Amino acid sequence: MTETATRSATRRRATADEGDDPARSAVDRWFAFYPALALAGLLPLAAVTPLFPVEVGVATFALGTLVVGMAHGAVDHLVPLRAATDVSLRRSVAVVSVAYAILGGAVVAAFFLAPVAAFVGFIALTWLHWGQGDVAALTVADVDHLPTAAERWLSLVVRGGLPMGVPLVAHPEEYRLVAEWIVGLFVVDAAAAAAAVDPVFVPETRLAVGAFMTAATAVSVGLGYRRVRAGASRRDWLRDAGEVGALWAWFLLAAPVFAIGVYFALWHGLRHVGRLILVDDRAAAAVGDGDLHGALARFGRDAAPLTLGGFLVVAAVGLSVPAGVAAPGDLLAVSLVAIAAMTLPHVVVVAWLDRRQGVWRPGGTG
Ligand SMILES: CC1=C(/C=C/C(C)=C/C=C/C(C)=C/C=C/C=C(C)/C=C/C=C(C)/C=C/C2=C(C)CCCC2(C)C)C(C)(C)CCC1
Ligand SMILES: [Fe+2]
Repeated sequence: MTETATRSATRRRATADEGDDPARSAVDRWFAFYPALALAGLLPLAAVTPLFPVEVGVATFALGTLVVGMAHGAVDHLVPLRAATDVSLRRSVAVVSVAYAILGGAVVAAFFLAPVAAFVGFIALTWLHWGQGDVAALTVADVDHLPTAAERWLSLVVRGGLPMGVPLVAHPEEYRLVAEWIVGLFVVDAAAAAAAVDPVFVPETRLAVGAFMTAATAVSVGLGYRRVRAGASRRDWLRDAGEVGALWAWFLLAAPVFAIGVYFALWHGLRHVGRLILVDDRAAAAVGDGDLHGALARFGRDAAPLTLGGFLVVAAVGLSVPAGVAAPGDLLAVSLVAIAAMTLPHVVVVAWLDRRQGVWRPGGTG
C-alpha cells in the first residue's frame, strides 16, 4: 500500500468510527424513510393509473431514469476506490470498466440469441438486485430483527419479489405488453414475439408467483415478530413490515410501468445513492452535518459523466436492434435492454460492496 493510500485508509477508518452515526441516520431518513412515506402518500394516485394509457407510465419511467435511475449506477467505477483501502483510482476505473464491457456485452448478446430466456433472466436478476438493495438499506437503518444471513436472504426474496412478482399477478396484460415489446426488438414478427412469451403468463405461473410471495411475506414478517418477542426493536420491525405492506399495495394497485418507473427512482435509486454518499468521506461528513445539498452536489458531480455514458449505452442498443425503434414502447424496451446490460456488472459491484460492508454477515452493519 502506498503512503497516500495508508493515510487515506486511516482517515476513512477514523471517519467511519467517529462521524458516521449522524451521517447514517440522516441518510436513512432522507434516502429511505421519507421516500417510503412519499410512495405511501402516492398510493391514491397509483390506484387510478390503470385507467391511464401506458404512455403515461413510459413517460414516468423515462423521467425517473433521467433524474435518478441512471445516475445510481454511474459511480460504480469509484466504488472500489472508496470502499476499499488499497485500490487506486486507475485500478478502480479499469476493473469496473472491463467488468461492464464483458458482462454488459454478454447480456446484449443473450438478448440477440435467446430473447425470451434473456428477458426471464433479467426479471430474475432484478428480483435479486432490488432485494439486495433493500437488505443493504435495512442494514444502514441498523435494524436488529434480521440477525442471521438466512433471515436477510428471505427479506431479499420478499423485497425483490414485490416489484417483479406482484405486477405479474395483478396486472398481467401490461406486464405482457412490455415483455412483447422487449422480445419484439429481436423477433421482428410480432405474432411470434407474442407467442414466445406465452409460458410466462399462463395462470399457473401467476398463481404460483402469488402464492409464493404471500407465503414468503408471511414467514418473513412472522420471523421478524419472533425476534421482537425475543427483544429486537419493535419500531424497526414495524417499519420493515410497513414498507413491505406499502410495496404490496403499490404494486397491486398501480399500472406496472408507472409503478416500476416510480419505484426505480424514488425507492431503489435513492436508497443506493444514500449508500454511495456514505462511502464518500466528504459527502458523508456533509450529510452528517445537515448539508444534504452539499452531499447531493458531490454525488451529482461524480455521477454526471457516466450518467451520460449510460444514455450512450441506451443509444447504442437502440441503433443495434434489428426491429428498429418506432414507438414509445420500443424506447422503453430499448432502455430496459440497455439497463439489463448495465445491471449485471452493477450487481457485481454492489455485491462486492455488500461483502466489504458485511451486509450478509450476521451481526454486520452495512
Ligand atoms: C460505471 C460505468 C458506466 C456507467 C454505468 C451506469 C450508468 C450504470 C447504470 C446502471 C443502472 C441504471 C442499473 C439499473 C438497474 C435497473 C433495473 C434492474 C431495472 C429493471 C426493470 C425491470 C426489470 C422492469 C420491467 C417491467 C416493467 C418496466 C413494466 C412491467 C413489466 C416489467 C416487470 C417487465 C459505463 C457503462 C458508462 C462505462 C463503464 C463504467
Ligand atoms: Fe441498483
